[in-house]
Amino acid sequence: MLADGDPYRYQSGFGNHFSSEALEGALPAGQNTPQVCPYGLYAEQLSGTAFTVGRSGNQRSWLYRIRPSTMHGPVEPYSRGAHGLTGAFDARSSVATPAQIRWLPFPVPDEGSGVDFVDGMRTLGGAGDPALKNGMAVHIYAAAASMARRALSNADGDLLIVPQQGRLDIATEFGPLMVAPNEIVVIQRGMRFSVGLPDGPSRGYILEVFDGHFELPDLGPIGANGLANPRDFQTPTARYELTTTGDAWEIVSKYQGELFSARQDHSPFDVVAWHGNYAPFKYNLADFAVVGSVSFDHIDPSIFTVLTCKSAHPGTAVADFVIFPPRFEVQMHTFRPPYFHRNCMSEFMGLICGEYEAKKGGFQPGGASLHSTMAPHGPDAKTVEHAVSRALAPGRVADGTQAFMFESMFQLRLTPWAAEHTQRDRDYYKAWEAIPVTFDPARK
Ligand SMILES: O=C(O)Cc1cc(O)ccc1O
Ligand SMILES: [Fe+2]
Repeated sequence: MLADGDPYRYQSGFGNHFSSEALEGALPAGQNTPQVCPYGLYAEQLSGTAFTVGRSGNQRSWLYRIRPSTMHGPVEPYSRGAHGLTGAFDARSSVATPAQIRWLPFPVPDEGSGVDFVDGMRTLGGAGDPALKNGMAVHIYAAAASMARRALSNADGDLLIVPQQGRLDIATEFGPLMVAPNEIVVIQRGMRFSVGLPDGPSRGYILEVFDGHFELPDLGPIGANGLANPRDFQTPTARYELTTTGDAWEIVSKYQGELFSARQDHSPFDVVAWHGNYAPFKYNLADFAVVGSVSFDHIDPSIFTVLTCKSAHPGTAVADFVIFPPRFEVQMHTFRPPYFHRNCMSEFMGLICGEYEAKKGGFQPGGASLHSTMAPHGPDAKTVEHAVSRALAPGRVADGTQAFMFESMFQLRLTPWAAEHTQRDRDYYKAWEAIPVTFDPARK
């Protein structure tokens, strides 16, 4: 039985202390753990940080639910056997390569294949080890079926999901979210969620951080506004399913990169009310207020940071989520495309739609590239040719396009699946082969 009301009502704001009731009065007044909760609900805390983390960084929510989340059968190995996920990135699980890497679009399974979000997730690469809360991973998902009475809970890290094809209709313990391509959703550690695919075959990218949480970047001299504005983030409102018929549900847990299954006879989405600041959220990339150079020179892409997961090193991210949105470009006497670059950080890129400003062909929606630490990269030969010969009138760049980058302080290793994938573009190095030598000591 579903509670009444519009399923997709959101609360606005980033990092707020939210509260939401699907039944009026379901949140206890004045305390978190009354002897008996309103409506006979059970109180359960979900901690996103250690109890003792300072107030400014502490994250937790209180969930008031029909049954505690403890009520499930034995935890067993994953019921469907093999899966495509990797936890710790070491020499046994993954390969190291300093080469520039590119993949053509990852194939999407056919309608009728039955592959859901869990079975369609594949790890491309990463660094570190979730057991040590140190590192990150990049996954793609390619799926065709909705998760049917299955929920996933990830103990390893927070997931930032970037749909590229098809909407995601996500049930969570905090309420439902509908997430379309050009939007992103963050589902933090420990939250049970189930992904429906209303548009059939679907594909996208996932950034997982093994420690910390995503936050808005500081704005420094930009001031109090701009880039991703806090009010544009949307967190769901409570909605519950009361199971009366003894449904068969499977709770899939990702723990240290392994999957496990537990059965239960009721929906995990039985939270009638919740309050707190540890909750999933979505964000529309079209809401990003782009800032850039209005005089000359190419500004570093950190100016396009949507969210960052900070490390202990000031200014150095476990991972930044950066976008390359449509905008005006007006710089004079400037080589306008992304510059040639070797970076102490690793740059994983994907394309949601359109054509990325540094590549004319080869980098396609649903494909990806990886320039890990110090891998030389930059505009391809055709982009260079155009950039040095064009008239520099003010104009638009990237209309109809959305590329993004997961930029990380870690050196990424590739899973064998990613390294040996048939979609790996073995000729990627040729993107720069035809750049002409124009050096002439007699010309200035
Ligand atoms: O295309 C890339 O690799 C990302 C990138 C974009 C940019 O505008 C400047 C530097 C950079 O690495
Ligand atoms: Fe770069």
